[in-house]
Amino acid sequence: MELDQGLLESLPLGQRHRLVWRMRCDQIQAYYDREHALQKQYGHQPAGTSKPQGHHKKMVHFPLASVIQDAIVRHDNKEVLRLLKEGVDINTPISSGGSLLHLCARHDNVFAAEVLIDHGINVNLQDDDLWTAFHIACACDHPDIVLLLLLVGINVQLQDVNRNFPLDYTIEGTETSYILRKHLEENGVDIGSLHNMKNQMPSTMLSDVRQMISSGESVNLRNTSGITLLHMACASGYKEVVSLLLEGGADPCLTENNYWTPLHLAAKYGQTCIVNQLLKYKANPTVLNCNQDKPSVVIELQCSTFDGRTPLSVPISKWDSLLEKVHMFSNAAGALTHQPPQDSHLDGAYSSGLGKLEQVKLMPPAPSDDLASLSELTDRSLLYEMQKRFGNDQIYTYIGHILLLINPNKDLPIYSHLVSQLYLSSSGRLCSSLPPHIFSSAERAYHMMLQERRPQCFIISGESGSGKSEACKHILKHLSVRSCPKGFALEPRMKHVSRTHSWVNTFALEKSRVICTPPRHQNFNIFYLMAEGLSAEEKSSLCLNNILAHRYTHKQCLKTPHPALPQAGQT
Ligand SMILES: Nc1ncnc2c1ncn2[C@@H]1O[C@H](COP(=O)(O)OP(=O)(O)OP(=O)(O)O)[C@@H](O)[C@H]1O
Repeated sequence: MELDQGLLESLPLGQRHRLVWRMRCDQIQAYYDREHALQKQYGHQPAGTSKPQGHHKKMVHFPLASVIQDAIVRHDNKEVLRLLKEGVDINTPISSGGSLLHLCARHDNVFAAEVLIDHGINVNLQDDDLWTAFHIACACDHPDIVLLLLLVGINVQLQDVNRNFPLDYTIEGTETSYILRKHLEENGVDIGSLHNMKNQMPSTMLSDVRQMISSGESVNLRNTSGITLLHMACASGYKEVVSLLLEGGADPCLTENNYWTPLHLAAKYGQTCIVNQLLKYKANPTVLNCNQDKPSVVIELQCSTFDGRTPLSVPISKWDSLLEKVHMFSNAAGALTHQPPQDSHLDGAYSSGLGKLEQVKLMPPAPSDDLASLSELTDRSLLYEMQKRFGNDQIYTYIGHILLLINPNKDLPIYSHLVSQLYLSSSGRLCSSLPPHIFSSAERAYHMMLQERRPQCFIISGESGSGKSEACKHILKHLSVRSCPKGFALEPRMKHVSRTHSWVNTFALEKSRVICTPPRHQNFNIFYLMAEGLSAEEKSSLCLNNILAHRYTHKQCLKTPHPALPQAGQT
């Protein structure tokens, strides 16, 4: 998989990590395939490599601690169980300083969370930003994890680095918020008293600083990390303490050991009033921290909105991850103006239109992406999952290698050139970091064609109006991108694709369908659309004054009106 560097850089950090991770997997796979082919060809180790004695296969070994993290993210719960049996340490820390439970909360892996809790994982462990797994489950709105953690007695009153309680991260009106508020109510926790608790720390610090100043102590003392009281008060948003320190002679330009000034920290944690206070006291806005960022750059990051709301103070380390949860990537547009525009018609796929922004909104991967992996497989559970997914615009779902589509009957921003590029893969295997998509099936067919060296066929089934023709278009659209991933020089190939497209249409518009409609199915959409849309004169000129009275259109006794024509049954 190749991605344009500009495009890559324009994506949020989390998304970037995933893509880079995927590219790395592809590289490893390509390396493995090459080795395999060489071995097959020569029947021995490739030239220049000597086989270590006693070893038959070259294997790349990853630490089990990393493998279990990967298994949790992929919801590969069998693998989680196997690794735990092999003795993986459940207290393995993850990169944020959190635990495997934090990872489960982030990726909504309830099963793994339950298993880890059974194995005795510390449910109240706080990561580098003092977030518990419960903070994460609340911020990501994962009600099942929230419920599980409440049942095992999580401490709901732990505050993170910004003194926020998990409740502060829930969105009012969501199931998570309801569950947590109900729990607090049933346990006699007054939400007002939680807010009072939030204010306790600044008042304690305020009185300590007052005492220091009155006893003549320096307010510029640093700890071993070079952090001053002003750094702490700025990061925490203690406005009154910051004022007192500045009035008491605190130096706003002192840097801690990583060259962060109090101004950087105020910016990082979104403390806008404190930024103003510091600037009045001549804080230097041009100092670079260890990441070579000025405070203004840090504040730009902070000023973006999270899920359309003005954010609470969310540590930057959580920021990308949360943003990613909401939109896998949304503002990639800046770097994408050189890409062909999104369109729903094949014929326009290589029209110019440069400068048009690509709007993309893919849902993050979820456990229900593959119904075959659900623990309970009944009609009821399947329909429930499908309905839930449809409500979230997750119109595609896998059942193993079969792709299910529910026609959304509205345009979704999931078919752009960029999305097609994301689904390009060097192996054709389903990518666990991307949600189910028709592009993924197209990609798989392409690779099967290469592997098996024979034509592949898609069986697209569904009743009239269910979206078969659209699905064909999307498949061809992806194959056209596949033919030239960079999005130019498409024209000659598109001619070929268009020819194929007409063939597909010929097949899909098989004439026998007009007279042999399967029982309880309706005829072609177009008849019903004509019935609704043609003027009286047009109908009369076509001798179709009452289209629905014709045998081909009226013989089906359907209980539900045709989706393309809500009133069809009554006409
Ligand atoms: N993936 C989709 N996204 C948005 N709208 C869709 C999608 N698929 C189908 N539709 C909508 O549903 C309408 C009917 O879809 P389509 O023509 O593909 O159905 P069909 O199964 O081929 O029907 P028929 O068998 O009658 O030809 C389309 O015109 C489009 O408006």
